[in-house]
Amino acid sequence: MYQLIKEGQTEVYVPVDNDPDIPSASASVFYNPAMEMNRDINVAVTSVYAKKLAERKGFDKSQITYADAFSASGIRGLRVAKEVGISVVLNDWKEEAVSLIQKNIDHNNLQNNLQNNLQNNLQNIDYNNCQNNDLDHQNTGHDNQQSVTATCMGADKLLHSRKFAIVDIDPFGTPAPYLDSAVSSASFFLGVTATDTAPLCGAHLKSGMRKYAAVPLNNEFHSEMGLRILIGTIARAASKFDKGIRPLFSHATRHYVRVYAEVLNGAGHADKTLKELGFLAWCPQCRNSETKNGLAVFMNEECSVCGSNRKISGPLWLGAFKDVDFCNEVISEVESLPLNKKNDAVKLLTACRDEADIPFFYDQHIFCETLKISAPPMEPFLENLRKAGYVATRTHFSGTSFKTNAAAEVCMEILKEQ
Ligand SMILES: C[S@@+](CC[C@H](N)C(=O)[O-])C[C@H]1O[C@@H](n2cnc3c(N)ncnc32)[C@H](O)[C@@H]1O
Ligand SMILES: [Zn+2]
Repeated sequence: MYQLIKEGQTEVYVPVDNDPDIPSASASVFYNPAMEMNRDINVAVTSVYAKKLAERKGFDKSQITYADAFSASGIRGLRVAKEVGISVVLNDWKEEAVSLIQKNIDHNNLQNNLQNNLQNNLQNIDYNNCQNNDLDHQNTGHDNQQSVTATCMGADKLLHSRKFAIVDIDPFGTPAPYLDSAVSSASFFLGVTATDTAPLCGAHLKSGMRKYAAVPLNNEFHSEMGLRILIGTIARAASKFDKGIRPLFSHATRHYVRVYAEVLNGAGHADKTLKELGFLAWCPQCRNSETKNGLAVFMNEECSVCGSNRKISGPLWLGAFKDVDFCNEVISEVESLPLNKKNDAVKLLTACRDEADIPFFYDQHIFCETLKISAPPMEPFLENLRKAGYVATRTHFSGTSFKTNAAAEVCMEILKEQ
């Protein structure tokens, strides 16, 4: 039994067995309405990036290929096909999902004009010749004609077999096992979702260490920790293929983390990207922290401010996780599109754009608890930090968090004077 739902300009059949309150991996075909804003933003991000890429490379938009490697009902990739107009491969390893995807392709009049059979063609691919192709036009985007195709195979098989301009991975839980194939396949751009926030954020420490080969820290800024651990892992995966990454927009929202990054080809870019990785030493007593770039660093365990034992975490991404100009373009795109979650999307994008590129945030309430004072309004407090000569902004992570280059003691002094 299916019901027809509409997101953006795209109608899609989803199973009625999906309980909107309990999105379940065991549903016959997965659909989570709570991810609509994520998909709205994905449409806008992809649209902005595809326009830039088409202009830069002299491509017709239909020549830009997009892999929705974990497609389920197809909603994510179908929205990209219909609302952005680029060529899309929708893949899921579950046959039931692929039948539904096919039904949804037909419903949206996105039938594949080329009548190609990707699965047969895959067997003929010369892997060695694929390796350095900038943009591989296998089976999609011929003759300036948009192509929308459904395939049924493991995501790794699809992504190791061919290159796409844009690769999107949206698996259940952790994306870690698929990062190698995703970055090796992506010629220009990568979108990654992670819903395993407990391992990423240090709540399930050992699982986080196994999945991400990094040590996360579970404290008040665990959401930013998760985001930076994930970007760091993507960067290390990319470097294996002599690729670098440049995050253009990333966010941690409720139960998931999402990263959009440009993929930069070449060992030089990979080396430069690795320089953005490093470690954090954080003092749970006075809440000061220190970061050090590099993959082999020494950090003193003793806090130089209060002498307590610091906690060390990493390797993680210490660089910027968004680009202000790109965020501005995506905000304009979101505003111009008929999207149900437009207001939430603009709010998130704006908060992310305006957040200082400083790892990591402080939580105002924790300082206030220590000082035994009630929390003052955030804006005047940040203004006082700025008047004292520091950078100070809100963050997208939570309403009580802020970013500044001021030491913890300085923040406390200013809070006491409020
Ligand atoms: C979280 S759902 C995808 C949701 C979808 N992108 C959306 O926005 O609605 C994950 C999907 O990936 C499929 N899947 C899980 N592991 C896979 C694998 N290794 N290869 C291909 N598909 C896989 C599942 O069958 C499921 O349909
Ligand atoms: Zn300390």
